[in-house]
Parts: sequence; C-alpha cells; structure tokens
Amino acid sequence: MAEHSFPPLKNDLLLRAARGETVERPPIWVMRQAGRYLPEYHEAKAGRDFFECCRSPEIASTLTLQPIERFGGLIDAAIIFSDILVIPQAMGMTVEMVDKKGPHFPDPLQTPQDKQYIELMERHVDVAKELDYVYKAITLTRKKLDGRVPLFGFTGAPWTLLCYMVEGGGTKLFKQVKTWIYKYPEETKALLQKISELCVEYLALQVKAGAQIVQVFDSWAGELSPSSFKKFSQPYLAYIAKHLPLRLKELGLEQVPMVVFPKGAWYALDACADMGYQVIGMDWLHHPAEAVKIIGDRPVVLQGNADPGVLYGSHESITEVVTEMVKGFGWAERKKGWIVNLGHGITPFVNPDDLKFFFQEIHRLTKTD
Ligand SMILES: Cc1c2[nH]c(c1CCC(=O)O)Cc1[nH]c(c(CCC(=O)O)c1C)Cc1[nH]c(c(CCC(=O)O)c1C)Cc1[nH]c(c(C)c1CCC(=O)O)C2
Repeated sequence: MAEHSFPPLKNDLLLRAARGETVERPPIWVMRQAGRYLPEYHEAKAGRDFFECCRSPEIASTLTLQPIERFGGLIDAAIIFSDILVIPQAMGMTVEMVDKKGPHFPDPLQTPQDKQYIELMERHVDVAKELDYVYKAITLTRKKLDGRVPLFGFTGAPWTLLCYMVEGGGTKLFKQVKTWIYKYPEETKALLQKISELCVEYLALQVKAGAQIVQVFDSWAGELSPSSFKKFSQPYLAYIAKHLPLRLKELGLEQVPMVVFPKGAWYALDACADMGYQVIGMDWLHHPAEAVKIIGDRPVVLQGNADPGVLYGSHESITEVVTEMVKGFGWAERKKGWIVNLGHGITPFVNPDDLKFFFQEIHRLTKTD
C-alpha cells in the first residue's frame, strides 16, 4: 500500500521507457535541471543558503517545479531538489555550500585511527528522522506536480560520498581518498558498507514519500581504475540494487525503476548491465552504438549522453549532436532502450533557451507520424 494518494500520472512515458517498453518517443530530462543556469532559481533562492533551501519542503518543491513549468510538455520527469551530501550530514558531518565554490566539509575524515571515524562507524543513523525534510519535500512536490510528470528521488553512491567525506570537498588530486583505498582498504570497505545501508533506507523512504523512480549518482566513479572500481564501487552499487527492492517489499511498497550513473567508468558498462539496475546513465565518453552493442539483449535501458558543453555552442552544433545520438542509439529501428539526457549535469551559464532548443530538436528528430 502506498503511503499517500496522489493525482494520477498523465505522462508516464519515462516510467514505461525505464521498464524497457517500446514507446512513441524517447523520454527526456536533464541532471541538475533545477539549478544555477535558471534565472528563476536565483530569484526563488533569493540569497538563502543552499542547504536551507533543501531543508524547506516549500522552497525545494518550488525549485523542483521550475524546469517543468518553463519547459512545459518538452520534458518527461522532475528530480527532487536536494543534494547527495545530505547523507554525510545525516551521519553527523558538517557540510557547507560555499557560494560559487561548491561543498566544503570543515572537518573531513582523516584516518581510520581517528576518533571521528570510530564514532561514525559506531553511530546509529536514524535516516527517517534526519532526512525527514526530504520526504516531506517529495510528498509536497508530488502534490504540486499534479501528475504532469513522474518524480525522481536520488542518492549519492557510496564511493562518491566517501570521496567527499575524506576529501572535504571537490578535488583534482584525490589524495585523501586514494590514501584510504590503498592504505586502509578494509576500513574503507567497512565505511562504504555502512553508507550503502543508509542509501538503501534513504531511497526506500523516498519511494514511500512519493518518488516514482530513483537514481544513484556515482559522479566520481571514473577516478577509480577498472580493478579498484570492482573493489570500491561496484559491490556497493550492487548492494543497493539488490537490497532496495527487498526493503520496498518489506515496507509493502511498489517497486520502482532504478538508475545507476557511474560517471567516467566506461569500462564498467558491461558489468553494470548485470547489477540489477533497469537503467544505466552514460556520460559523453561513450559511443551510443557501441554501448547498445555491449548491452546486447539484456533488459537494460541506456540514459544519456550528450556532452553538456554543446549547450555553449551554436544551434547547428546542438542539431548535429542530437542527430548523432538519435542515430547512435538506433532510435528509428529500436523505439526502446533510450532515455535522453546530457552526459552529466547541466552547467551554469547555459542559456535556458538553448536547452529548450536541445529538447525541441530531440522531439523533432524522433517524431514518428
Ligand atoms: C556531485 C554531486 C553533488 N550534488 C549532486 C551530485 C551528483 C551529480 C553530479 O555529479 O553533478 C546531486 C544534485 N545536486 C543538486 C541536484 C538537484 C536536482 C537536479 O538535478 O535538478 C542533484 C541531483 C542541486 C544542486 N547542488 C548544488 C547546486 C548549486 C548550488 C548553488 O550554488 O546555488 C545545486 C542546484 C551544489 C553542489 N552540490 C555538489 C557539488 C559538487 C556542488 C557545487 C557545484 C555546482 O554548483 O554545480 C555535490
């Protein structure tokens, strides 16, 4: 039984495509579709702190709806306005969002010998209580969406969250996290397992609150070598894919499609297709046609994968990239197996009209009359 009753879904294209069904056109959404490139985002945020916006269901739902309102019938999903770093916060770590710079942990994890690591490993985290504001935002957003499009919930992947927790923010060197995996592999794995269990509960409670599909963002997967990906990312992504359905069943909730986005880990596409996810998000390092071949007849849908940078370019370039994608994913012949997205989140300073043109070109070039 669902926890809430919501208005019926008028556009279920994305959910049908995610289940591998043949569809009339490929569904579209973009990662970070609510965010800094939208003037209305800055207006609604009105100088407030980023995490304060995440914690306010009213503001978070308003921001989530902005791209749906702006782009009307051109896009097929909303994604709840939040951040992957709410999990480290729920675990007791302080995370600030520094304007124009990104996330900052004043007190990142140092070594497994530290009191902080030991306490973190021992602490029971009440995911229901700590992240209650996210569930409230999801429920309110489902109501405000009024069935226009389905709503994504999401989590950071254990590996990517670990990177932030030990690096303390963005990094180019990955010095701390590489020290952890190569010096303290067992303690690293114990922490990754703990994060994975929290991710499962967090996603299950998002579904309970109204999320209709979920995505696991492994934004730093590509920093791992193929063999370290197998040790430090893959087992935990697989754990989530195995245990979320079990937890949903236990809670008496319907199953939802699961998307994994292992950014940069192109070598792992084949392995990811056997991990239990219905959809694999791809960055722009993949040739769609080769990815389709690697998947073969396995029931996996691909999501992606235009270079977000094309949105800084000319309309001719956008048309060219869309044409290549439509051809590469074999849309005209297959009519299934593809959810359109960029290969990573949309970047600041993109003109929203150029994103709109990208959407329109997808519609135009996949139209069947
Ligand atoms: C790595 C990561 C983070 N957060 C997220 C990821 C994974 C996706 C990815 O790889 O891009 C996930 C995320 N963050 C945000 C969303 C909202 C939903 C959506 O996609 O529209 C989602 C899905 C809002 C946000 N998260 C953030 C903003 C910008 C905050 C602001 O300055 O107003 C937004 C709208 C801040 C953030 N949060 C994070 C960083 C590195 C930054 C700074 C860089 C940036 O600004 O893009 C951590």
